[in-house]
Amino acid sequence: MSCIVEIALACPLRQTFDYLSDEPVEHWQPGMRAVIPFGSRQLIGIVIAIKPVSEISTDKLKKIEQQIDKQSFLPVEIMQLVQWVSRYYHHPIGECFQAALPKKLRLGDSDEMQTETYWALQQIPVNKPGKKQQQILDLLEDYPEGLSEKALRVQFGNVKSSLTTLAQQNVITAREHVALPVPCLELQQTVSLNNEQKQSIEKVLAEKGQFSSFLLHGITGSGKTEVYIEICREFVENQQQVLVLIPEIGLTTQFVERFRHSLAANIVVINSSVSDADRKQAWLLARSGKADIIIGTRSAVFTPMLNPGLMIIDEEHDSSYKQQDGLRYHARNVALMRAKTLNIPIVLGSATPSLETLYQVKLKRYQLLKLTKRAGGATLPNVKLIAANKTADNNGLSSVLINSIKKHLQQNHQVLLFINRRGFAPVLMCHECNWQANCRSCDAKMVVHQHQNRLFCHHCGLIQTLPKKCPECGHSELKSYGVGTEKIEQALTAIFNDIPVLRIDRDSTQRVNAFTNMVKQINQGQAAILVGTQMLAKGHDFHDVTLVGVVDADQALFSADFRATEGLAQLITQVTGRAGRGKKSGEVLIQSEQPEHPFWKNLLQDGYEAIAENLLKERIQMELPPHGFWAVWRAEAQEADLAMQLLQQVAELLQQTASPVMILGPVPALMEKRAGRYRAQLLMRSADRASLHQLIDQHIEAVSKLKLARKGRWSIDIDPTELI
Ligand SMILES: Nc1ncnc2c1ncn2[C@@H]1O[C@H](COP(=O)(O)OP(=O)(O)OP(=O)(O)O)[C@@H](O)[C@H]1O
Ligand SMILES: [Zn+2]
Repeated sequence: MSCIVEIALACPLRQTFDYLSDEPVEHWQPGMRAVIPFGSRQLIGIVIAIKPVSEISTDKLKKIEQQIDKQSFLPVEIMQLVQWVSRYYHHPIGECFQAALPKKLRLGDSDEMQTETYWALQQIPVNKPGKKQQQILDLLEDYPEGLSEKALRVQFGNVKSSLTTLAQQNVITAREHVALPVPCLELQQTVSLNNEQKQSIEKVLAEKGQFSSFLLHGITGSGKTEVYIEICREFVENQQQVLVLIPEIGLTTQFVERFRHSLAANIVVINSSVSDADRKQAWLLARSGKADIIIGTRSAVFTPMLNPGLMIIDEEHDSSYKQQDGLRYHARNVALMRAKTLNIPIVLGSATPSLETLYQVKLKRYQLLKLTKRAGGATLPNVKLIAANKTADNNGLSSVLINSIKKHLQQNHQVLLFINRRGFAPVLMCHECNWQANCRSCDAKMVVHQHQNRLFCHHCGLIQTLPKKCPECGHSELKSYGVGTEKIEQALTAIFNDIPVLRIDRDSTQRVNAFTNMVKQINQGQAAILVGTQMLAKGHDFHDVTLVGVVDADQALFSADFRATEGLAQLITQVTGRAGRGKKSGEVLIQSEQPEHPFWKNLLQDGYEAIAENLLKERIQMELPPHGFWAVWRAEAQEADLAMQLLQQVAELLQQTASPVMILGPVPALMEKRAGRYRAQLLMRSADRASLHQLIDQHIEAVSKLKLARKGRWSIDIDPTELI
């Protein structure tokens, strides 16, 4: 008996599709994958439901070509989560599944786990084994389940011939076993935790087995990672899995290594540096319950777990948790929703919590855990503001800063200079006619990249060769203004020519392992100068950095984005937190052209918490997020004004319904033209969540049918983190 199967497909239509199947009803389950014809293409879809009848007459339905999974593939919990995400973010269901699955599984790969040969002891050797053989045997004694050849190779190098010999003598035997991550064979001793750390751990563990959300607010270097590790230990011992989310930057290696060296557990990693095959295996290990700890970036929030026990979100304020295109979800929010459904605790950790999270603490929805001291006896660095003058200074470096760098290097310490712009200089100008290098596709300037002898647009990626003379008047004196990491690198290399200068930004870390190798070099602890962007500012634990310099810190103070001050306060606090984390005390110098700006006094005297408190009050007064519930319709089009006209029509549609939701705009985006498209947005604000979603639901279908909607692109962004 055939049946009707409702399927979600990766296509921008906000609907599911019915197909006919020759398989009997009982062979199908929601969450399985199937190959189906769609137009002239073949697609892979996810089964949403099995139905006795379809609204479409049976002779019009197409047949499923192939059932990929014979058993359940996506657990019910993930099915429900993705469906919730689709409803909440008003995003097509098929595309939501796309976001939730690793690439190989999305493309129809089998969901069998990879296996490997594992070796285990069989009997005591009769002949005296060779040295390497003995080492292998000694190690295998500690692993009655066996170890994979890969794990043995990591430890002893080439082991093939030793294994063959031992196997021939029946001393060891081989068996196929699911490929688990290579265990760490040399676990570190645990540190003795301080009282604040202990209390935080106890409070979280007290809520085991039920939903409860925590903010672990610990100043930089206070030992939050250690707290996560000790909490994880308890869950792992109880055979419960932990999902740990981390931001999308080069942090992973250091963070994962600390977990690996502290816990005898199967730890898998899901992020963009992991190969597709390993990602799939990690996902399957998590689904099967064999992975104890899953560490991953944003999309890892969708990883299925057989025995979920806890979720952790490190650096919860980090903007990379929010996807800014396609399915615009916020991994922190999805994780919170998931923890609630699973009825498990969730810990959000940060030295600079987002205003959203602080607001929830204020409303007593999250328990606050505080770490107020640096761990291991380290102290917070001494922070000083120095007045900088662009024209007088040496390539953006004031003499105070240079002298201080000298002093720290002489003591064989490391110096970290933070500048939030990659490239050489942000402006190229003609002295004669005032021509400036602008991007032809964006309302933005081209940035000079001297290493590559090119101009880059950081918004659309446009690349041009660096002109030798002015394209406008032909004059040959083109000058660059402002500073970027390359210029600082150049200036420092000239001054300190015997000291290595490591530039760490997106350009210098493109090659695989480039970043990891630089981190290794830094950890060797020789005198060095590190020049870098945000990549360097967050989360790292470099023990030999004693001076942090912030160059050109002011830009954000004059931004029209209402979140700019919050972002700046977080960034400065994070970057200053990189100094003096080890035994040596630290110092921070911040160069500002606006040292009188009240922001600095507020941040440096009163600290992040005070500034966050003020900002939150301001936001509440001005009715800005996190106060109230927000959504933004965004539109863009090649034709000027089209995006504005489209959103005007959307506004008119929305206004047809009597609703408490406020409609604001449309207005052109702050950078109106980007990548050749003109952009605009329309804001919605509501005192309650339900009215907001209702209004969107009522009209989204009609919006997608607007004529103009087909000419341009549009999207809806729930809980936007970028307004204007
Ligand atoms: N109880 C402790 N005793 C001694 N050392 C500790 C203790 N707890 C943590 N540490 C060490 O202190 C350093 C800082 O800890 P960690 O990196 O966990 O801080 P953090 O709070 O995550 O910092 P950030 O937010 O700045 O990234 C690490 O080198 C860590 O090993
Ligand atoms: Zn551009």
